[in-house]
Amino acid sequence: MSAPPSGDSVEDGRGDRRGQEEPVLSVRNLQTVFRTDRETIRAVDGIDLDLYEGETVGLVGESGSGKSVTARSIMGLVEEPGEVLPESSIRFKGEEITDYDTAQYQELRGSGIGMIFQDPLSSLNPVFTVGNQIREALKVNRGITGEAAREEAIDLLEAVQIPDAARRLGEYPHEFSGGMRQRAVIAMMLACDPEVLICDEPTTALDVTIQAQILELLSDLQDERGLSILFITHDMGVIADITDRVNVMYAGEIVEKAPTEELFADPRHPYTEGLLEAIPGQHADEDRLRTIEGEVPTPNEAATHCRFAPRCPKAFEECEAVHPELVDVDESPADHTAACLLYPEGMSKGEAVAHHERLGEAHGDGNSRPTGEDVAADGGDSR
Ligand SMILES: Nc1ncnc2c1ncn2[C@@H]1O[C@H](COP(=O)(O)OP(=O)(O)OP(=O)(O)O)[C@@H](O)[C@H]1O
Ligand code: NI
Repeated sequence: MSAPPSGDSVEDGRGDRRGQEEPVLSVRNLQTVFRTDRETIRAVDGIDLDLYEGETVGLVGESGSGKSVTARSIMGLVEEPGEVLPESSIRFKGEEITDYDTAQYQELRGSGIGMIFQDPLSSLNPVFTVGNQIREALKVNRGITGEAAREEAIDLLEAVQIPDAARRLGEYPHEFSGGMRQRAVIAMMLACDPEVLICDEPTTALDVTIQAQILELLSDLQDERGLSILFITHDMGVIADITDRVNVMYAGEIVEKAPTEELFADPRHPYTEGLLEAIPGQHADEDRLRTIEGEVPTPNEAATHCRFAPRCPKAFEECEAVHPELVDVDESPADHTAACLLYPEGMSKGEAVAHHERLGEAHGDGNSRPTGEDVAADGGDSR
């Protein structure tokens, strides 16, 4: 969760983990669809993600790109008419979880993977006190009851820096401010002692100062507890502040992956370039916020082309006809990939297009996509 300017993601050896260490969370070819009478929406269309112990990985993209569906797929929270397709693989500490039943998912959410949403009230019950809810989480997930639970609950509120913890345990969620509510949710999540934390826009509804405090808190907790964090946001500024690596998502696909510092210094996908251009304050001389024109399309058919092409300032004819695969952007470094026909750099346009076509055929593009092993073998995930 270290800030990129003082970043230690490469120097401390995190950049060399590929092949040496198993990710705590590993997603391969995740496909989550919503079937309606009229169409099948491929909300998540074959993505790969790795999260290693103690790191913060960002998932960023505009509204509707599929970030929350990705999180809900991992947590086993996709509801009708949604479905995680059977080709998908999600492994937590090496174990496949996509075939878990309801009870197994409940246990996973109660101990292995915690999740924080944008609206803290969705995680809190209005009719019970905050202390009551934390004690319940301690009882159900860790078997702690009575005075021990009360003491642990106080410790947890103190850990999330809620002042006057003993007294506030007796208050109801509506008596907490927005920022304090999100802290209470974090405390409740910590009661489950998770290894992975998925944060879906946890600070979007908060004002800037409170947002910074919550991000700081998450960073501290990560250091203290060795948490691995998947952080979802549409805010590139937040990504810069807290992530070690970034995945950029567009219309159900991941279009660029890189260490955070590198992504900001040298973005390669035109979509990422557009997102960075749109950060407020990038263009002090302009009084209007730059955004990428147009909207994220609903991915309701197989990707046989680049879904960003209609909005892309660099699009050329083939972009409408060939599906770009994630490829290394250049020879070095190996952990920066983009799904764009402009890459790999060093190939002519024609060579690059042919390269993507070949990879697409190998992946059986358009219908089934690769299995985890295939993806790992050709560097589908960028570590
Ligand atoms: N219950 C549903 N039924 C049908 N389609 C859905 C459903 N939930 C999500 N989708 C589809 O999945 C797409 C991705 O949604 P998702 O919530 O993951 O986007 P997001 O990236 O989290 O956006 P935001 O930044 O607005 O939260 C939506 O545009 C929609 O087409
Ligand atoms: Ni979302």
